[in-house]
Amino acid sequence: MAITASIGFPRMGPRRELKRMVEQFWQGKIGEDELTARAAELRKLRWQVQRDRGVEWIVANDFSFYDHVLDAACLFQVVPERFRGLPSGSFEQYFAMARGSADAAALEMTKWFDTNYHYLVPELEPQQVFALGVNKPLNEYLEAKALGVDVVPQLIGPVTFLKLSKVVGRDADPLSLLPNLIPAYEAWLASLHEAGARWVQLDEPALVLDLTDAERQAFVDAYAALTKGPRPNILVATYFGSLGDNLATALELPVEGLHLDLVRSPDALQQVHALGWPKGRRLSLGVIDGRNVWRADLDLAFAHLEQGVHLAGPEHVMVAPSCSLLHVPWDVELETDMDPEIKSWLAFALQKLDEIALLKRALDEGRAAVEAEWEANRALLASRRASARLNREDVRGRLDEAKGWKLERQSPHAVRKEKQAARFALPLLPTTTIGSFPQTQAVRDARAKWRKGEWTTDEYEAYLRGEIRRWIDIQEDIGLDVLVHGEFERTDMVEYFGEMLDGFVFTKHGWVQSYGSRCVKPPIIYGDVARPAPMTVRWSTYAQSLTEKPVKGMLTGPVTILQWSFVRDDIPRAETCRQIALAIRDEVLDLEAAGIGMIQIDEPALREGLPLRRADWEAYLGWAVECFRIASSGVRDETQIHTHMCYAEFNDIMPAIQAMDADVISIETSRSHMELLRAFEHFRYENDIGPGVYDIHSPRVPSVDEMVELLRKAANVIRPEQLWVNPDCGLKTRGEPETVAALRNMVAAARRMRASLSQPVG
Ligand SMILES: CN1c2c(nc(N)[nH]c2=O)NC[C@@H]1CNc1ccc(C(=O)N[C@@H](CCC(=O)N[C@@H](CCC(=O)N[C@@H](CCC(=O)O)C(=O)O)C(=O)O)C(=O)O)cc1
Ligand SMILES: N[C@@H](CCS)C(=O)O
Ligand SMILES: [Zn+2]
Repeated sequence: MAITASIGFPRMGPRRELKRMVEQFWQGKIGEDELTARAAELRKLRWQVQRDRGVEWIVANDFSFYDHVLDAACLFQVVPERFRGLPSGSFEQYFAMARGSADAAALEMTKWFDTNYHYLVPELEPQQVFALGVNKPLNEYLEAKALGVDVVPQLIGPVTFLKLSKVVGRDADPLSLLPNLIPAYEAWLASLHEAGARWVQLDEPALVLDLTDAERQAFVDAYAALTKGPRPNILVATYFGSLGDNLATALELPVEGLHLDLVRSPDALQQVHALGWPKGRRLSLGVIDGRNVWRADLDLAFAHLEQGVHLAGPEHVMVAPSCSLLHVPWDVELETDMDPEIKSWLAFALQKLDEIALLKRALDEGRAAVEAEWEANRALLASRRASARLNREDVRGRLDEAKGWKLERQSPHAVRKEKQAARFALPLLPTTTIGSFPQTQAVRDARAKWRKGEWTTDEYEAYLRGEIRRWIDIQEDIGLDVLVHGEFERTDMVEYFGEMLDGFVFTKHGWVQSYGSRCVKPPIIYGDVARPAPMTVRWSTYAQSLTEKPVKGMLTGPVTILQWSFVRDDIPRAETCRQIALAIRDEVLDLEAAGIGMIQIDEPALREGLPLRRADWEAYLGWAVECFRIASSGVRDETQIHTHMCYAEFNDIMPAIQAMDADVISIETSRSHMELLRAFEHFRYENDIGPGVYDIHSPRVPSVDEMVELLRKAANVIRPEQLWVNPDCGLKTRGEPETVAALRNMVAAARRMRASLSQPVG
């Protein structure tokens, strides 16, 4: 009998219950007891929902108050010195590590593989000691057991944990700390064994990355050591790609099960077959896409399962999603207003569990037993493929035409820089922000009233204009050089454009966790993309009409719109991206024609979209840069194109960033104390650049001294005449007083730095 599995479930709950309780706790509206009780209720709901849908392998510890990598750090007492004064294992310490406190900066946050989920980077000391702390996975296991649900404790595996960590204060490989870490994992396994757990799931997605021989050896050593003592059975979960040259290592590990992502790696079972599947081991087959929202092709999934059964035997096969369902929304049935035809093509987490249960029945009882459901699935897939709503002649025609375009600005950057300097007359080290200002409760309430019909569109838009006016005044008062309108009209930088472009459908409840309590509602691209009308021009021109200073037009770039949407799986991603790029190009040209002199095209997801394997980079970067250039290259020399990226390791993609040829790029660097600028030591970047001088994820107001220090570091690798001064990212998540205070300090820091640069040396 095959086993149904979920390997990880969305955390937030159907109505984002987790977000609400955590934010209420932060605001002091509820205390620890209520937070703890409500969290237990939510965990119960999540387990029950999975059990009721027929899932047998349900995991514990996929719940987290903020992030599962932070949880693992806390489990092994990896607490940086600056937080040790806070009560060990307390909510206070935990949330301070996540969000920072008045006197301690938060842990660095970065992308979880190629997803839009962000984890906190554990900080290890060169001689880090690991010890088992509050045993959250064990506690959750016992909690489920008391509810009568048999769950599998899950945890990030030791090698992936170290690979995602950083050693502070020394350029050391975190994997060198493996011998220190293993005893703590052993103690953890022993604790679960003692409590009666039969299995654990150790997630090792690092196995899909390019690994060195030493890293592969680290897996071998780690699991040889881990499997010595008393312990539950171990299933190693890999996802987000193919194991490729790491497959032999994975098969060699002395564990009892392995999970493979067959959506991203459809050939995986042929490769396993070639090497031989170890007899008696459990094979978990990730056949349902955990990264997208389309109904599965059950015939395809079933073919994989049959192959899996052939390799491992029916009693050893698990039917599973490709990865944790963390990355998809909860339930498509909550979308009562969605176009019914498109809705019928979709499967969110709950529907994916149904698909898994159906596949199990087909395996166990034979396909004939589920004929009706099977035929219904085939019919839906066929209706989607044949739908006239997918393809548009006009869009395809424009794409063909664009193939002949040169995609170059009129002049090289040096020439443009002179023309733009004459047009804008900015000081050295110009100050600006990344685009958004606080999306306060008042802004959201205004939007909610308009959505509910309590406010007319005129009333809502008058409110937005009022906010823009207020913030233009604030920015002038602070003394910023280049202003923004504040993005108050946007729910989210991708969802907003998705709602205005053809070919997209959007949800009301399709929330996916992005980091901590913050969620996004990725739009769904189901057909060819086109722009029916200008999208941002009236907001930008209104803001520009209020000030003599330049106001940047603010757009989301094609790669980011693609990356942060659920995309169609019937045409290549690159093709959809080119369609979006043409739509953004039209918007850029309309902004320029309306007199907007600076236009920012944000591409924060460009780095995130980089394939996990280096061999695939060139092809991706080729079309990603091409799309940025489709969007940006049509303007005059005097129009200044900005771009912005956050959460990125830039070293790898410097040539691509240069090839984008934006006049100015702002990047996130402050959280890593400008470490990210190392890329610029080795690569001579020609255009202008604004390395972020303060972290926008923390409510902490950075001091002038701190920011001057960061600017000094930046000036060591970037020529002052190239340097801009800005925060790491947009300020939408911040409160107003701290934003104003931080920006005042930032402007003071820029002024002090300008003064010191103009002092004669010696
Ligand atoms: C830059 N980032 C982004 C990423 N991905 C995106 N798609 N967008 C991004 O900006 N990835 C990397 C980073 C991640 N950063 C963030 C930062 C902030 C958020 C965030 O604040 N998300 C909000 C949700 C935003 C939103 O859509 N708000 C709506 C209100 C929705 C709502 O709560 N409605 C109420 C009902 C209101 C009523 O009717 O009374 C409800 O549903 O209960 C809005 O502005 O109107 C968040 O709160 O999590 C995300 C990623
Ligand atoms: N312009 C956007 C970029 C976020 S990555 C903002 O400021 O929020
Ligand atoms: Zn950003």
